[in-house]
Amino acid sequence: MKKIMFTGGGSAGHVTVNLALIPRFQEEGWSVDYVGSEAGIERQLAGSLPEVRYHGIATGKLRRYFSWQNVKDPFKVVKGAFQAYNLIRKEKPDVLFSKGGFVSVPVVLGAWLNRVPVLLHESDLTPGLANKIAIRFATGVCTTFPETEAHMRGGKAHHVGAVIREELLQGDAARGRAFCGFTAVRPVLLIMGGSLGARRINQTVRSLLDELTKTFQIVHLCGKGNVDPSLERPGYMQFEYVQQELPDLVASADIVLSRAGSNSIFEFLALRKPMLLIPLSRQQSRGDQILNAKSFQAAGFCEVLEEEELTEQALLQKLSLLYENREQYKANMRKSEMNDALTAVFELIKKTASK
Ligand SMILES: CC(=O)N[C@H]1[C@@H](OP(=O)(O)OP(=O)(O)OC[C@H]2O[C@@H](n3ccc(=O)[nH]c3=O)[C@H](O)[C@@H]2O)O[C@H](CO)[C@@H](O)[C@@H]1O
Repeated sequence: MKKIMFTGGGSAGHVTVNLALIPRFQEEGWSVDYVGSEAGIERQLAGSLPEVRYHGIATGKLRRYFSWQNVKDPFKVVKGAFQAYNLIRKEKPDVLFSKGGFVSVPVVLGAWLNRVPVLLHESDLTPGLANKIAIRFATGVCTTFPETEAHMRGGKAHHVGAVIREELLQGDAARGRAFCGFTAVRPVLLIMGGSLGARRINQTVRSLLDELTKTFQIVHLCGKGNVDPSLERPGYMQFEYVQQELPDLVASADIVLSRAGSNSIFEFLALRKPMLLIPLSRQQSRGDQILNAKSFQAAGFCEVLEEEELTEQALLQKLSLLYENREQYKANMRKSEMNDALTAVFELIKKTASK
């Protein structure tokens, strides 16, 4: 029996592509292992899948601020590296597919030391730190944005496009509205602050609720611990995070307000949803979302509002501009070809396994 090992985690964005690929391999009779952190979101998302053997390892985290954890973390990373090495030596998978995130680096290294071929995947326009380190141990990197190739060393990039989970294309708008109890004819605004929520966006939207609910019915995916019951009212539904319902909720949206995480924005593109993007700022990240958003803006797919310019007034103005011009955005999105990236990555992984 052929065996594939997946790794990737830290946020849903580093798990989504793996989730789309796992059923494909299972249908062809491969056994599937997943290596992630002991308690991260990947354990919840991938560890609960049928017939996936989940292995938790010790991990550290790269923080852009001071914390005593920064002193302890290097030891955890070394421990995780030993765990990953021993696990791969024991399991001997035919291939490792790595979606990035901090947990993936020791796993990639463990595979390389055990002579297991490694294929990486990069969702963002510029590679994250984990993939920048891992690339020297990998045979190739699947990229989502065409621009990414220029940032990759040694001709290892394979531009495949965006991998979209098949179930996202099966959403039903009426079911989505019914799930939220929306009975008015007002358009639906979906707000998604990335898989982890977005405090600034949540605050600004909430201070405008009276105004916004006159025009829209709002579904707000606000991130863990961010639901505020005191704000409950007809036409405003809040969820921390949704899984099975997401396809219906996206289908029901007329326009979207979102962070600019790569998976999210390509999902909205695939479903032709006009979007206003508020990318994570350079203070909070390496600026990858700003580049993602600018690339979409240049193609005419979205409006962009940088976090430094985020005020109540600017948000209202951009949202009404987006809604007025929604047909133009949809027309621009219809011109973009979405190839079957899921199959392209699936075939590349099998090719890598036979090396
Ligand atoms: C803070 C942070 O590090 N953000 C990064 C992270 O974002 P983040 O984890 O937010 O990633 P993405 O926006 O790429 O993906 C989020 C995924 O979660 C799903 N989803 C979201 C909300 C929900 O309620 N249910 C649900 O299923 C979305 O459909 C999507 O598939 O990874 C992205 C891809 O590398 C990067 O571009 C982001 O910069």
